Amino acid sequence: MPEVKRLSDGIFEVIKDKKQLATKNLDPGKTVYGEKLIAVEGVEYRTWDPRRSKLGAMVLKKFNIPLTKNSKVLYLGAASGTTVSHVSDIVSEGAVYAVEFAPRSMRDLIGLASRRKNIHPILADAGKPDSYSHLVEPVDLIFQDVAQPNQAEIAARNAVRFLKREGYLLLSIKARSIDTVAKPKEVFKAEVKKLEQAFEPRFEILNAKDLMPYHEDHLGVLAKLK
Ligand SMILES: C[S@@+](CC[C@H](N)C(=O)[O-])C[C@H]1O[C@@H](n2cnc3c(N)ncnc32)[C@H](O)[C@@H]1O
Repeated sequence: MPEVKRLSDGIFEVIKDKKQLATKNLDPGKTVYGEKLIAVEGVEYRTWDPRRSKLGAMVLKKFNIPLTKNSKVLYLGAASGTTVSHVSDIVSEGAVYAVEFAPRSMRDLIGLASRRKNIHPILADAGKPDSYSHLVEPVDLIFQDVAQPNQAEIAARNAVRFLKREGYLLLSIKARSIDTVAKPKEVFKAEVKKLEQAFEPRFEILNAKDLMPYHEDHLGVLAKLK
Protein backbone atom coordinates (compact mmCIF):
# COMPACT_ATOMS: atom_id res chain seq x y z
CA MET A 1 0.00 0.00 0.00
CA PRO A 2 1.60 3.32 -1.02
CA GLU A 3 2.08 6.09 1.53
CA VAL A 4 2.19 9.82 0.97
CA LYS A 5 4.58 12.35 2.49
CA ARG A 6 3.82 16.09 2.21
CA LEU A 7 6.86 18.06 1.00
CA SER A 8 5.22 21.51 0.95
CA ASP A 9 1.78 22.99 0.27
CA GLY A 10 0.20 20.83 -2.42
CA ILE A 11 3.41 18.92 -3.25
CA PHE A 12 3.81 15.31 -2.15
CA GLU A 13 6.04 12.30 -2.37
CA VAL A 14 4.33 8.98 -3.00
CA ILE A 15 6.34 6.21 -1.41
CA LYS A 16 5.73 2.93 -3.23
CA ASP A 17 8.48 0.88 -4.86
CA LYS A 18 10.51 4.06 -5.20
CA LYS A 19 9.80 7.66 -4.20
CA GLN A 20 7.76 9.62 -6.70
CA LEU A 21 6.90 13.29 -6.76
CA ALA A 22 3.15 13.90 -7.05
CA THR A 23 0.35 16.44 -6.79
CA LYS A 24 -3.30 15.92 -5.82
CA ASN A 25 -5.34 15.52 -8.99
CA LEU A 26 -7.74 18.44 -9.45
CA ASP A 27 -9.42 16.51 -12.30
CA PRO A 28 -9.91 13.00 -10.86
CA GLY A 29 -9.70 10.08 -13.24
CA LYS A 30 -7.88 12.08 -15.92
CA THR A 31 -4.21 12.19 -16.87
CA VAL A 32 -2.62 15.01 -18.87
CA TYR A 33 0.58 13.62 -20.44
CA GLY A 34 0.72 9.90 -19.64
CA GLU A 35 1.63 10.29 -15.95
CA LYS A 36 0.42 7.68 -13.43
CA LEU A 37 -2.60 8.05 -11.16
CA ILE A 38 -2.14 6.68 -7.64
CA ALA A 39 -4.93 6.52 -5.05
CA VAL A 40 -3.96 6.78 -1.40
CA GLU A 41 -6.66 6.73 1.29
CA GLY A 42 -9.35 7.91 -1.10
CA VAL A 43 -7.27 10.77 -2.58
CA GLU A 44 -5.98 10.60 -6.15
CA TYR A 45 -2.45 11.81 -6.92
CA ARG A 46 -0.73 12.35 -10.27
CA THR A 47 2.94 11.44 -10.47
CA TRP A 48 5.20 14.31 -11.53
CA ASP A 49 8.30 13.49 -13.58
CA PRO A 50 11.20 15.88 -12.75
CA ARG A 51 12.84 15.04 -16.08
CA ARG A 52 9.86 16.53 -17.90
CA SER A 53 9.49 19.57 -15.66
CA LYS A 54 12.03 22.20 -14.50
CA LEU A 55 9.72 23.05 -11.63
CA GLY A 56 9.56 19.38 -10.58
CA ALA A 57 13.36 19.27 -10.70
CA MET A 58 13.52 22.41 -8.52
CA VAL A 59 11.33 20.69 -5.91
CA LEU A 60 13.73 17.75 -5.78
CA LYS A 61 16.75 20.07 -5.68
CA LYS A 62 15.28 21.44 -2.42
CA PHE A 63 14.16 24.82 -3.65
CA ASN A 64 11.60 26.14 -1.23
CA ILE A 65 8.68 26.56 -3.65
CA PRO A 66 6.56 29.44 -2.35
CA LEU A 67 3.16 28.22 -3.57
CA THR A 68 -0.04 27.68 -1.59
CA LYS A 69 -3.51 26.58 -2.62
CA ASN A 70 -4.55 30.25 -3.01
CA SER A 71 -1.53 31.48 -5.00
CA LYS A 72 -1.93 33.45 -8.20
CA VAL A 73 0.77 32.46 -10.71
CA LEU A 74 1.95 33.91 -14.02
CA TYR A 75 3.48 31.02 -15.98
CA LEU A 76 5.64 32.07 -18.96
CA GLY A 77 6.44 29.35 -21.51
CA ALA A 78 3.48 27.07 -20.77
CA ALA A 79 4.02 24.73 -23.79
CA SER A 80 1.25 22.07 -23.85
CA GLY A 81 0.67 22.31 -20.13
CA THR A 82 2.70 19.43 -18.63
CA THR A 83 3.99 21.49 -15.69
CA VAL A 84 1.08 23.95 -15.79
CA SER A 85 -1.21 21.03 -14.89
CA HIS A 86 0.80 20.35 -11.70
CA VAL A 87 0.79 24.05 -10.79
CA SER A 88 -2.98 23.95 -11.33
CA ASP A 89 -3.18 21.01 -8.85
CA ILE A 90 -1.09 22.91 -6.28
CA VAL A 91 -2.91 26.27 -6.52
CA SER A 92 -6.30 24.53 -6.44
CA GLU A 93 -8.14 27.65 -5.25
CA GLY A 94 -5.87 30.18 -6.98
CA ALA A 95 -5.13 30.90 -10.63
CA VAL A 96 -2.51 30.12 -13.29
CA TYR A 97 -2.15 32.63 -16.13
CA ALA A 98 -0.39 30.49 -18.74
CA VAL A 99 1.40 32.41 -21.51
CA GLU A 100 2.59 30.57 -24.64
CA PHE A 101 3.27 31.84 -28.14
CA ALA A 102 3.19 28.58 -30.16
CA PRO A 103 -0.34 28.06 -31.58
CA ARG A 104 0.02 24.24 -31.63
CA SER A 105 0.83 24.12 -27.91
CA MET A 106 -1.93 26.64 -27.20
CA ARG A 107 -4.51 24.23 -28.63
CA ASP A 108 -3.52 21.61 -26.03
CA LEU A 109 -3.49 24.24 -23.31
CA ILE A 110 -7.01 25.39 -24.18
CA GLY A 111 -8.18 21.75 -23.96
CA LEU A 112 -6.57 21.49 -20.51
CA ALA A 113 -8.11 24.77 -19.35
CA SER A 114 -11.57 23.60 -20.38
CA ARG A 115 -11.29 20.89 -17.67
CA ARG A 116 -9.44 22.96 -15.05
CA LYS A 117 -11.07 26.24 -14.21
CA ASN A 118 -8.01 27.79 -12.55
CA ILE A 119 -5.96 27.77 -15.80
CA HIS A 120 -6.23 30.89 -18.00
CA PRO A 121 -4.42 30.29 -21.32
CA ILE A 122 -2.97 33.36 -23.07
CA LEU A 123 -1.59 33.23 -26.62
CA ALA A 124 1.10 35.93 -26.50
CA ASP A 125 4.80 36.72 -26.57
CA ALA A 126 6.10 36.74 -22.99
CA GLY A 127 8.53 39.49 -24.03
CA LYS A 128 5.56 41.83 -24.59
CA PRO A 129 3.68 41.93 -21.30
CA ASP A 130 1.70 45.02 -22.36
CA SER A 131 -0.12 42.84 -24.90
CA TYR A 132 -1.70 40.72 -22.12
CA SER A 133 -1.77 43.10 -19.16
CA HIS A 134 -5.58 43.38 -19.43
CA LEU A 135 -5.88 39.60 -18.86
CA VAL A 136 -3.62 39.16 -15.81
CA GLU A 137 -4.11 40.27 -12.20
CA PRO A 138 -1.21 40.96 -9.77
CA VAL A 139 0.45 37.63 -8.97
CA ASP A 140 2.29 36.05 -6.03
CA LEU A 141 4.75 34.18 -8.23
CA ILE A 142 6.10 34.24 -11.77
CA PHE A 143 7.41 30.95 -13.12
CA GLN A 144 9.39 31.28 -16.36
CA ASP A 145 10.64 28.53 -18.66
CA VAL A 146 10.95 30.15 -22.11
CA ALA A 147 14.44 29.13 -23.27
CA GLN A 148 15.17 32.52 -24.90
CA PRO A 149 18.45 34.49 -25.14
CA ASN A 150 16.95 37.41 -23.17
CA GLN A 151 15.46 35.35 -20.33
CA ALA A 152 16.46 37.73 -17.55
CA GLU A 153 15.03 40.71 -19.35
CA ILE A 154 11.72 38.94 -20.04
CA ALA A 155 11.48 38.07 -16.33
CA ALA A 156 12.15 41.68 -15.28
CA ARG A 157 9.59 43.10 -17.74
CA ASN A 158 6.89 40.80 -16.40
CA ALA A 159 7.86 41.30 -12.76
CA VAL A 160 7.56 45.07 -12.96
CA ARG A 161 4.13 44.70 -14.51
CA PHE A 162 2.54 41.84 -12.56
CA LEU A 163 4.49 40.76 -9.48
CA LYS A 164 3.15 41.80 -6.08
CA ARG A 165 5.57 43.64 -3.80
CA GLU A 166 6.42 40.51 -1.76
CA GLY A 167 6.23 38.27 -4.84
CA TYR A 168 8.66 35.61 -6.04
CA LEU A 169 10.27 34.76 -9.34
CA LEU A 170 11.16 31.15 -10.20
CA LEU A 171 13.24 30.98 -13.31
CA SER A 172 14.71 28.18 -15.38
CA ILE A 173 17.74 29.41 -17.32
CA LYS A 174 18.90 27.31 -20.26
CA ALA A 175 22.57 28.03 -20.94
CA ARG A 176 22.50 26.93 -24.59
CA SER A 177 19.66 29.32 -25.47
CA ILE A 178 21.84 32.22 -24.35
CA ASP A 179 25.26 31.17 -25.61
CA THR A 180 25.99 27.94 -27.48
CA VAL A 181 29.76 28.03 -26.97
CA ALA A 182 30.38 29.59 -23.53
CA LYS A 183 30.69 27.36 -20.46
CA PRO A 184 27.26 27.02 -18.81
CA LYS A 185 28.75 28.10 -15.44
CA GLU A 186 29.90 31.40 -16.97
CA VAL A 187 26.51 31.96 -18.61
CA PHE A 188 24.73 31.29 -15.28
CA LYS A 189 26.98 33.73 -13.44
CA ALA A 190 26.28 36.47 -15.96
CA GLU A 191 22.50 35.86 -15.91
CA VAL A 192 22.32 35.94 -12.11
CA LYS A 193 24.31 39.19 -12.15
CA LYS A 194 21.85 40.64 -14.67
CA LEU A 195 18.91 39.77 -12.42
CA GLU A 196 20.68 41.43 -9.49
CA GLN A 197 21.92 44.53 -11.27
CA ALA A 198 20.91 45.11 -14.87
CA PHE A 199 17.19 45.81 -14.83
CA GLU A 200 14.58 47.64 -12.84
CA PRO A 201 13.14 46.03 -10.80
CA ARG A 202 16.19 44.35 -9.27
CA PHE A 203 16.01 40.94 -7.69
CA GLU A 204 17.43 39.45 -4.54
CA ILE A 205 18.57 35.91 -5.36
CA LEU A 206 17.39 33.47 -2.67
CA ASN A 207 18.60 30.27 -4.31
CA ALA A 208 20.39 29.30 -7.54
CA LYS A 209 21.34 25.71 -8.40
CA ASP A 210 21.87 23.65 -11.52
CA LEU A 211 19.06 21.19 -12.28
CA MET A 212 21.28 18.13 -12.78
CA PRO A 213 20.67 15.20 -13.02
CA TYR A 214 17.18 16.05 -14.30
CA HIS A 215 18.07 18.76 -16.86
CA GLU A 216 21.51 19.29 -18.33
CA ASP A 217 22.93 22.84 -18.49
CA HIS A 218 19.93 24.44 -16.79
CA LEU A 219 20.03 26.72 -13.77
CA GLY A 220 17.07 27.08 -11.41
CA VAL A 221 16.75 30.47 -9.71
CA LEU A 222 14.45 31.60 -6.92
CA ALA A 223 14.41 35.37 -6.47
CA LYS A 224 12.42 38.08 -4.77
CA LEU A 225 11.81 41.68 -5.79
CA LYS A 226 14.15 44.10 -4.03
C1 LIG B 1 10.99 24.43 -22.47
S1 LIG B 1 9.42 24.72 -23.13
C2 LIG B 1 8.38 24.87 -21.72
C3 LIG B 1 8.00 23.58 -21.04
C4 LIG B 1 6.96 23.79 -19.96
N1 LIG B 1 7.33 24.85 -19.08
C5 LIG B 1 6.71 22.55 -19.14
O1 LIG B 1 7.43 22.30 -18.17
O2 LIG B 1 5.76 21.83 -19.46
C6 LIG B 1 9.54 26.40 -23.61
C7 LIG B 1 8.23 26.96 -24.15
O3 LIG B 1 8.32 28.37 -24.16
C8 LIG B 1 7.68 28.85 -25.32
N2 LIG B 1 8.22 30.19 -25.56
C9 LIG B 1 9.50 30.53 -25.91
N3 LIG B 1 9.62 31.86 -26.01
C10 LIG B 1 8.41 32.38 -25.72
C11 LIG B 1 7.92 33.71 -25.65
N4 LIG B 1 8.70 34.76 -25.91
N5 LIG B 1 6.62 33.89 -25.33
C12 LIG B 1 5.81 32.83 -25.05
N6 LIG B 1 6.22 31.55 -25.10
C13 LIG B 1 7.50 31.33 -25.42
C14 LIG B 1 8.02 27.82 -26.39
O4 LIG B 1 7.09 27.88 -27.47
C15 LIG B 1 7.93 26.53 -25.59
O5 LIG B 1 6.64 25.98 -25.65
